Amino acid sequence: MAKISVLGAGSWGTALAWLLHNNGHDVMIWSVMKDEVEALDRDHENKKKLPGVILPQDMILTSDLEAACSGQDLLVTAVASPYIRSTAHSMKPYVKKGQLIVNVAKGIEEHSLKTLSDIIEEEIPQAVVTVLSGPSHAEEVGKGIPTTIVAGAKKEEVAEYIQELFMSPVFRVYTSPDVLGIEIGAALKNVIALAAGIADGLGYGDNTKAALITRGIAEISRLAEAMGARSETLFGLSGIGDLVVTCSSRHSRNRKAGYLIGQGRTMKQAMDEVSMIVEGVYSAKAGLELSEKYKIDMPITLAVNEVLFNNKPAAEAVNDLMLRDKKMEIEADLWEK
Ligand SMILES: NC(=O)C1=CN([C@@H]2O[C@H](COP(=O)(O)OP(=O)(O)OC[C@H]3O[C@@H](n4cnc5c(N)ncnc54)[C@H](O)[C@@H]3O)[C@@H](O)[C@H]2O)C=CC1
Ligand SMILES: O=C(CO)COP(=O)(O)O
Repeated sequence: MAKISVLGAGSWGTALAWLLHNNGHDVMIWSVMKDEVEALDRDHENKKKLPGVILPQDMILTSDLEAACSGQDLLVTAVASPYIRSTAHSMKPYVKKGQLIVNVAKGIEEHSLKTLSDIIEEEIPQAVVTVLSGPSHAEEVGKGIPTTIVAGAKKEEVAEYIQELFMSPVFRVYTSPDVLGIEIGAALKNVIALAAGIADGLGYGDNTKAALITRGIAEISRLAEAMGARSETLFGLSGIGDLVVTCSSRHSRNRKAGYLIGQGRTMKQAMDEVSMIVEGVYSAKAGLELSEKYKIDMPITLAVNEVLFNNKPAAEAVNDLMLRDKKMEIEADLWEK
């Protein structure tokens, strides 16, 4: 049994706390939001964000960060990505040397273009930072529906320790040394999911969805490879796996926000209506900045940025994507001469 604190009490933090408790660990949940902690303490259920998943009566819920960070075997960062830096900054004084942290949030910081594990390492240099990501909606994990995910760490034994802590008969964890690839796939699939939602909202069909998924993973993997990640990672759980689930699931916040935009809502209206974090809105700008920095063509990411931030009508963005210059699907020169 390990002592684990989950930092962030949104739908994902709640589902992971439930899973880790079921695995026999001693789990505490921390949130900066006092009302969130009070509601969890009262109801032992996150009625707002993950109804139906009942937390044990003896689970400690706290807004005391020192209590949450001290003496634990593992800290799980599950706050929305825009708050990862401020949360890590606040954690620093309470984190011991060599403390293991697993980040489960998905995003890339605008302007600095840092991954979330880079940010945590920068803010808490004494910690050992790992990631856990893949196609894993909280609503399904919280019902014990079979799910697979990948634990990324620089050292194999560290990844194996994370695997051991989270693995259960319904939660299968793979290991990988490609932390960068895992994080790029996790963050940028949300941008493509917005596009898939927009296409659904416009009334387009399965052909369009398949095109966005296939060409979406092509542009994400081009970028990830240019940044030094392994292309296999983008064709794995934290790439195509997460992209498929996010583009097609009724649970997806990013797809739903895109759907509402496709139906004519503004970005702000869509985000308010979803009422949980829509990470793709934050990662879209970072994705575009990365594509410019590494000189990688990312037409879907560009189109999403134009719809979100430049008021381009969604139907016009799709039309422009369809009318781009003619291209080959693969670059290999295999033509018969
Ligand atoms: N919901 C899901 O199925 C999954 C979510 N994720 C990722 O996990 C992260 C969290 O997602 P959700 O739990 O769905 O989001 P959510 O919107 O349900 O909850 C976000 C949580 O962030 C915390 N938070 C909000 N403002 C904060 C602040 N100023 N400072 C510190 N903490 C603050 C709160 O505890 C809040 O409940 C995101 O990066 C998401 O992409 C990853 C896999 C699955
Ligand atoms: O990353 C997630 C599932 O793996 C959750 O994000 P969405 O809710 O946008 O799908």
